[in-house]
Amino acid sequence: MAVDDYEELLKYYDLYETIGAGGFAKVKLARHILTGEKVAIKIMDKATLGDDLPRVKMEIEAMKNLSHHHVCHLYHVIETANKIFMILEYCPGGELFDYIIAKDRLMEDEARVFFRQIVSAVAYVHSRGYAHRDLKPENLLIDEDQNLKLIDFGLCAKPKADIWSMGVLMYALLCGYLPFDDDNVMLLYRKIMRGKYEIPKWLSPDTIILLNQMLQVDPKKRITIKHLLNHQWLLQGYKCPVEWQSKYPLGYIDEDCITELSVFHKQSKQSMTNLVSEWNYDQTTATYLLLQSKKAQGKPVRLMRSS
Ligand SMILES: O=C(Nc1ccc2c(c1)CNCC2)c1ccc(F)cc1
Repeated sequence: MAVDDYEELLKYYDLYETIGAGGFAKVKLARHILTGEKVAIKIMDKATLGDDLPRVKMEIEAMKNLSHHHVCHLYHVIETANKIFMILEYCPGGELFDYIIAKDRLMEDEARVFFRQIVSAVAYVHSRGYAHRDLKPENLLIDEDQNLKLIDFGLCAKPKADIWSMGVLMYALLCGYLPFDDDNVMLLYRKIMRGKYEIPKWLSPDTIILLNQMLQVDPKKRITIKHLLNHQWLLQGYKCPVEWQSKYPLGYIDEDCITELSVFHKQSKQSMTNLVSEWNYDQTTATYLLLQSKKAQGKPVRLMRSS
């Protein structure tokens, strides 16, 4: 009998169309039945993953340790004989990459809103002891409130190597193309190591200073994330440094969500709290986190009663 890899998934989610297809993953839109919330399900085939399987395991472990309003949330992981399913936060605005292309390039004020969110996410990820190491416009998604969510922690590791990438990101936001580019990889590498890049006429003096501080070839000369948080360029029009602490820290248990779960499952609040606090990234974790997301969106903290 053919093992049905989707059996477990379809108990909890209604699957809709494919909304993204990356290197070794397909992303489908879905709805979590109990909360009614939309989610994105990243589907990977273990056979085709091959040597990339450790990357996926690394991404899953990293995302279990990250809970931040500018980092895409992982709700649930289902592994079957042939598949790995990662149930993730839904980001209908698509990739920042497409957003920049559509607008050709962003004005400084709009770029600053996005870049403050990127610095917030990266400062948080570093505070948790991780470096993303693959920061690019394709890995920053836009949610329904035009906020950025960082995805794809497949290359993340312990050392810190993200500041230079943020310089490239900021250049891409403001120019609509990359500071270092070449079809020939060796020539590209030489350009990067030389560290010289074109300064278009529309960039302000403050912008040029900040780009220069992030794109320093020598890592020792590069600005640190700590100094980025209250850098003059990021403060313009804001007067307050970038806030990087999470709005809902890991392990936080919301009383209203526990109450709804305990009523629904006819369990005591204490046993429900104990079960959620195991953070198994199973159906219980997904239902709890999606209830918490509903509350944060001002929606009722209610589960669907079978009519
Ligand atoms: O939500 C995601 N993508 C998404 C959702 C909806 C739409 C798009 C992407 C792009 N076209 C418009 C509709 C998404 C979320 C997490 C992830 F890792 C990968 C993709």
